[in-house]
Amino acid sequence: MRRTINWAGDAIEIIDQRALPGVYRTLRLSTIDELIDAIRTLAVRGAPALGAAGALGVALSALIHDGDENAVRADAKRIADARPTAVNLSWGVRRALAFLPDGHELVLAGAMALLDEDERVNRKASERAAEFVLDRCGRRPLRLLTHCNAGRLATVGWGTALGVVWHLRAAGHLDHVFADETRPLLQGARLTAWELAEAGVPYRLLPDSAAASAIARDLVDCVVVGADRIAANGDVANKVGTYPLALAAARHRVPFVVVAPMSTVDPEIPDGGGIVIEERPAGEVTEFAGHRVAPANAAVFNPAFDVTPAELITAIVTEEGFYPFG
Ligand SMILES: CSC[C@H]1O[C@H](OP(=O)(O)O)[C@H](O)[C@@H]1O
Repeated sequence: MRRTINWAGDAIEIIDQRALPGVYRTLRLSTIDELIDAIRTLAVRGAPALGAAGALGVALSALIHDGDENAVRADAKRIADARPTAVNLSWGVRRALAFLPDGHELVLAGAMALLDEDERVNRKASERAAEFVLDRCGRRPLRLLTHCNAGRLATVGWGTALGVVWHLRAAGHLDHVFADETRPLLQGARLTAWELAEAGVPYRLLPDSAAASAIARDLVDCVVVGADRIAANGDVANKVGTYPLALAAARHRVPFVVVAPMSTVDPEIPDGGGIVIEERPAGEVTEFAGHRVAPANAAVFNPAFDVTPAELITAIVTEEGFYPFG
C-alpha cells in the first residue's frame, strides 16, 4: 500500500489529504515553503506523518542548500514551528539534523530510516493495544469508537488507533467502528471513513456530539484514539473532542485506550498543562464547504487539540509497552 509520505528523487511526495475522500491525488513538494504550506493546511497531518515530514523537510533543505548548514538549520526551525502541538514534527526535524554534518545523502538516509521505522513501530504498538482491548473487553466481535483520523493517513503506514481495527478485524473480533466526524475539519468523516470503506470494515459515522450518547446507551465496547503529544505523567494531547469522550467513557466504565509510538511521548513536559495547543483560523468554524454558516466576523474559539488527564485513560499503549512505565 502506498505510503502517505515518501521521498521522490528530489522532492517530498504526499497524499493530499485535503482532497479526500472525493479526490485521491498526490502532491510533489519541491521547496520548503511548499512543505510548510502542506503541513499548515493539513495536506499532510497526523503526528507520525508529521515526524516523517519534518525529517524529509530537512533532507530537502540539505539538497537545496548543498553544504550551507546555517541555511538548513534556518529551514529546519521554520518546519518545526509549522504546527506546535504534535511533538513528532520537531522530533523528526531533530532526528534528520543529527546527520547534517555528514551531507545530504546521509541526511536523507537518516530520514528514510525514520520512515521505515514508523510502520514497524505502529504495527507493534497497535498489535499490543489490540491484545489489551481483547483482554479487557472479551474475545468477541467488538464495537469500537474512534475520533479524528489515526489511521495510515496519519502515519507513514498502517496507523495507530486504526491499526487496532486492522488487527481485530484480522482476528475476527471486530463488529464495527463508530467514527466521529471530527469537526471542524472532518478528519473522521473524510479520512477515517474513507480508510474503513477502502478496507471493507463496517462503520457508522456520527456527529461528535452524539458520541457520549452512544457510550451512554451501551453501544460502544471500547474507545480507541491516537495522540499528538504525551506528557511525562501520561496526560495526552489529541484532537479536540477527545477529552469529552474520555469523560463519557469514564462515567460509563468503557475502556479508553490511547495508541501511539514512543516518539509521541515528550518527557520534557511534566504534565498536560505544558502542552501548547494549536489555535486554528476562525474560518474553519464559520464556514462549511465554502459557505458561511455564522455571522460575518463572528468571534471564534478553535483549538485544534485538547488534553485528556492521565486518570481518565485506561491505557496508553506504545511499541515498548504501557506508558507511563513502572
Ligand atoms: C496518529 S496521530 C493522529 C492524530 O493527529 C490528528 O491531528 P491533525 O489531524 O490535526 O494532525 C489527531 O489529533 C489524531 O488523533
